[in-house]
Amino acid sequence: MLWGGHFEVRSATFEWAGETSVKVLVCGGAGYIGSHMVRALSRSGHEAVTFDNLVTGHREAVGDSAFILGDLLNTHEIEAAFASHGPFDAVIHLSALSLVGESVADPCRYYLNNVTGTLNLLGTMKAAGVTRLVFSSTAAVFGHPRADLIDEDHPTAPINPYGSSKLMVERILADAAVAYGLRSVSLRYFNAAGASPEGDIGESHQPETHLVPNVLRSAMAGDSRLKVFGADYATRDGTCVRDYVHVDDLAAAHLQSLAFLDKNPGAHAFNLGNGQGFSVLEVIEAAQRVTGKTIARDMVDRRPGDPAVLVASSARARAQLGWSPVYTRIDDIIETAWRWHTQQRY
Ligand SMILES: NC(=O)c1ccc[n+]([C@@H]2O[C@H](COP(=O)([O-])OP(=O)(O)OC[C@H]3O[C@@H](n4cnc5c(N)ncnc54)[C@H](O)[C@@H]3O)[C@@H](O)[C@H]2O)c1
Ligand SMILES: O=c1ccn([C@@H]2O[C@H](COP(=O)(O)OP(=O)(O)O[C@H]3O[C@H](CO)[C@@H](O)[C@H](O)[C@H]3O)[C@@H](O)[C@H]2O)c(=O)[nH]1
Repeated sequence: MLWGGHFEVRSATFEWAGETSVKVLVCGGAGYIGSHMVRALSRSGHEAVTFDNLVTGHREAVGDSAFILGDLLNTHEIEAAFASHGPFDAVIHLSALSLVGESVADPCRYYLNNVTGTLNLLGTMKAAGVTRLVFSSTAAVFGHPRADLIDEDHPTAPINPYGSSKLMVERILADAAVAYGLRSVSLRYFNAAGASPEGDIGESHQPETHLVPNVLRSAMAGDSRLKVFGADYATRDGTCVRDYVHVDDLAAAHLQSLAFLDKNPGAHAFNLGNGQGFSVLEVIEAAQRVTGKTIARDMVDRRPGDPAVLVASSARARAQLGWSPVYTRIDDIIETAWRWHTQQRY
């Protein structure tokens, strides 16, 4: 892999907001957030090519859109994707292993997949002269919050290997901006939730660890009781508070980030959330309103590594990207997820 010198800029500017259609490689496009990203790109008139090893993703989630089965850990597979489906105008990189507990149990697997995989991607981008990248980062880069609202100036101090692997990539992107002229935006999502309003794509993980799908499974099945992890936190009802942001709002932020990169060199980071926190019990209440069903739950011990409260300040994303979430009510977010769960296809 060639690492010396600057990226060769393949095309000088893209008019993202205008008529021009661009071609984007979406790594991790078969995953939960990635599949909504692929749809958002094609609905905005752009061309998406998914690259995914399906370790947690689903081939069905990208439908008729171009799909390449490949692993970022196999450099020749990512190079072959650039050769066969390029040239690309930009890359959106959502591929990762992302379970906190698993990352604590097997950190090297996480660093290998999330950091080495990204280095392989960056090397291939550089060789191909692709200079724009939007990277999926996470609120987990902050660790235990020291403020009610977490903005981009909040110290980064991850408390698990998953968060560390994402912060490492952010630092690599900052260095790559200086050394090679790579333009990047790291989007630190808070809690992604919801599904496409059509209900045909949505969240499907095995095992499922996220709150909203687990709450809705309990609503559906009746036989699976939700475990509420901890009722003794220093919050209004004792359960953890999170900032839930709709997956389509996240996808929109990526499109705006690509436009932003057209005018802004360097490496940038933005926090993405609704700026409003909901406790686990409040999410359960909202789900009961939306589904009309009683959600059976058991209060159990805290899950290791869970901070009590995580709520974003997205003021910078609003000001600099022009991003403003469409879904601001938790009931509306859960309603879209419920539509998916009642007709889940994969
Ligand atoms: N879901 C959330 O609430 C949340 C919050 C913050 C950040 N994130 C980040 O957003 C991204 C997407 O999350 P998600 O919930 O959609 O996860 P997901 O597991 O559904 O999607 C990740 C996709 O990446 C693919 N992948 C993983 N390793 C790969 C590799 N080496 N080569 C090729 N493909 C690979 C998987 O098969 C999967 O399709 C991840 O990077 C995650 O860390 C998610
Ligand atoms: O069955 C469940 C699942 C979750 N929870 C609780 O619900 C809250 C939310 O949990 P979850 O949906 O698993 O999300 P987080 O652990 O907050 O992590 C998500 O949000 C983070 C950013 O805020 C990202 O870094 C992670 O990648 C993403 O998985 C936490 O308090 C959990 O303890 C339960 O009580 N029962």
